[in-house]
Amino acid sequence: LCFLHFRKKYSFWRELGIPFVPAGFPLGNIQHTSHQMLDLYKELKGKHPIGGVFQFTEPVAMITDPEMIKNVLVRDFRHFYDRGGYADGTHDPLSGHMLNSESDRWRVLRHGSSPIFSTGRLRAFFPEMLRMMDEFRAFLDAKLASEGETVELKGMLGQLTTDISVRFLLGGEGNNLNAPERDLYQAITNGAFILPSLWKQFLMTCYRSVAKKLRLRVYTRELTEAMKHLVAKTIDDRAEGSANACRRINLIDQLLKLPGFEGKGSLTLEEIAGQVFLFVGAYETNSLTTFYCLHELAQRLDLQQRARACVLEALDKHGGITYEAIADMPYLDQCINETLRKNPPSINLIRVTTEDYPVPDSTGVVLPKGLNVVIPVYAIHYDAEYYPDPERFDPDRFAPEASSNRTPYTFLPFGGGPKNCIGYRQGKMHLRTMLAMLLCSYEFSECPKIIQGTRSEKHSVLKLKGNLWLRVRKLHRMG
Ligand code: HEM
Repeated sequence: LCFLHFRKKYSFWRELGIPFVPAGFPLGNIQHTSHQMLDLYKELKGKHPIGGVFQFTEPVAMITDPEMIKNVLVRDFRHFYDRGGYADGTHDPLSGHMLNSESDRWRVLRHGSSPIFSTGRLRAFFPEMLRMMDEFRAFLDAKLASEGETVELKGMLGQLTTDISVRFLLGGEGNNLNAPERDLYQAITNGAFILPSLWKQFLMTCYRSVAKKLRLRVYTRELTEAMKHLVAKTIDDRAEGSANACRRINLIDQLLKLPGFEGKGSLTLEEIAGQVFLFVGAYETNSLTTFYCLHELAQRLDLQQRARACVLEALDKHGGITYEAIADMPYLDQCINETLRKNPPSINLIRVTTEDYPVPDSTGVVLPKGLNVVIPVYAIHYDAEYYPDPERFDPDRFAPEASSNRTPYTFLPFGGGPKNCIGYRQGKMHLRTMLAMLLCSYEFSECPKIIQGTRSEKHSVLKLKGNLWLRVRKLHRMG
């Protein structure tokens, strides 16, 4: 019976008449490695807008055609409303965050968190961001003076972005470069987007009800308790009269205003902890992108000089580092985009069909409700049809004319449609500020000690194992 059951599952795509890559029991052919996704994409592209693959024994529709990507993300969004992530808010509260939330729950959380990223709030935070960057430069100067020019940058940038996230999202005042809570934030960034063990993934993907009965968890009890403690402490600190109160509206204030689910008056401490966990964890993407960009520019000093000249020109035009100057650095933006093309933190976008979906322009193919859908972002970013010589770092691919000539929906680092990255604008603004202030104070070059970090296989988004070093030379400060 088992044999027949799995044979039936693996014949799904054949029966639907969609080209597919055959898979073996029990792993299927999707794993979370970028190169594997690239191989599957190359095998399926051009045969049909959709190709069939398998995650373990579950069929997954891989979208290979940009027009079809637009349909999934935007035009027919109501058919692809969810991501189908595994969540068990009762026994594993951190898993109930927005990325895994479905239907109305997602809508309420998304709508409720959006004001945090308003233009007014980004502007109001800008002077604080500049202060933090000044502290960071002083920290880096001291390190250069005491330890020499070869610097392990990954860890330092990670601490900086965690610091920014805590201040921006929670209104905290600490300096994470030296803070006592450093271990907690380290645990959050390590724990965010972690993949459970293979057998748990198998049950969570293919036999959800069994996984729920077994009360399988993705996140440890210790991390859950630490997150709850952090949220409770932030709420207490903000209680009227508290000496530590910080008056800037923060993510927790916003979440406390939301109506609760399942008849409760407001969100529970666990539910708020889950959201805070996701938001703080998502911040690491900023430090990795900053590092990658500096790493690419360290190998091409001519491009680095051009990026620095663009920063200095904007500072000159706007009378120093202002919000307007940061928004007016086109070549720096091109460098950021090219970095995100080569290193998209999310190698795939995930959706699930929430209703039967008749595939447009196909001969009666209907994707059934509940089918997993993957958009292979990394593979598309390395498709030579859209990005010739894809391994080359070339920011001019994002010059205005080149961008407008490119096929739409082939650059997707922040996802797309109503479920795109909620931190998109703020992420971009913080990336520009960090890079602009670093480039006008330091020159970055390669050093023999550099270890090209390998991608962590334990996480579903880009995380690197190992230390990452660059040579940093202090310049006469220009901004
Ligand atoms: C370089 C920076 C970043 C990149 C490349 C990035 C990328 C992404 C991607 C690809 C998605 C999935 C979108 C989709 O499914 O269509 C996403 C979702 C999300 N991101 Fe980001 N992100 C970044 C920074 C941030 C930051 C700084 C935050 C928080 C402050 C954040 C919070 C979120 C949240 C909460 C979601 C879920 C949105 C939803 O379900 O509605 N991201 N991000």
